[in-house]
Amino acid sequence: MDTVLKLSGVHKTFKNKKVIEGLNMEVKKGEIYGFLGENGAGKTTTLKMIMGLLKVDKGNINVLNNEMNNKSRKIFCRIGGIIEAPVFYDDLSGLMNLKLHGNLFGGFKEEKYMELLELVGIKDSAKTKVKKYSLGMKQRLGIARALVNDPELLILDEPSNGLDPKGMRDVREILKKLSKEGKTIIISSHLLGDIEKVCTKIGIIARGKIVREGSVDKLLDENNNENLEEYFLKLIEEV
Ligand SMILES: Nc1ncnc2c1ncn2[C@@H]1O[C@H](COP(=O)(O)OP(=O)(O)OP(=O)(O)O)[C@@H](O)[C@H]1O
Repeated sequence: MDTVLKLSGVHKTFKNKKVIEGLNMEVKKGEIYGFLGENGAGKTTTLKMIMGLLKVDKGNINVLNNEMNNKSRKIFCRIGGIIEAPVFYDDLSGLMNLKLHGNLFGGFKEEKYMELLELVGIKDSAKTKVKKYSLGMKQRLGIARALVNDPELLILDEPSNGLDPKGMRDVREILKKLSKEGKTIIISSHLLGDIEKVCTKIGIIARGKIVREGSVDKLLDENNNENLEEYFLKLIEEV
């Protein structure tokens, strides 16, 4: 399997606070990678560095066979994502928000935006102003927006935030479909039951490093754990 993302010895410090200290991570094509860690462990910081939103202090990030540095702007067109809560133009419709984002990539036919809204289950509210959307609808719109440029690598920071159980299941089905189509997905979440149901691989970050990485089945089997939550809580106590 091709490697889509590789982080090698990545470091990031904010003022005097070392947040990421020699982080290594590898994600292969078509994987749905669950990125787990306690509050403040450095998940968002890492995802921002992968998306080119934050500079790496030391180490390398290779995305789709490109080294992430100041010269790698073209690579941003091949990545999509939601970092923290998605922000929209509230007085514009969901469809118009997608169009505005699509214009960054040269614009697409309206049909494409409508297909994305249908995929995430909010097609009927395409022309409704975003200020009338619920949190879950905004989250769905965020996923649609992240898919506008048909990215090969999709990065979702807490995508199930605000979703009800049906919404969470819908998102899982969408992610499985996208992964079957060959997209590679990284999800950070605290909803371990959700992660266990959808991810093919997980990486756990603690003390600025990945302390465990592997398939969910393998990690659970090796350690005789019932579920990911039990495994995660034990591991966090140990490290
Ligand atoms: N711009 C910044 N300046 C200073 N410190 C920051 C900055 N961004 C993040 N941090 C600190 O870096 C650490 C990691 O934050 P980060 O948001 O990456 O964690 P996280 O794993 O995503 O947490 P959560 O699960 O709560 O979202 C935290 O201690 C945070 O306070």
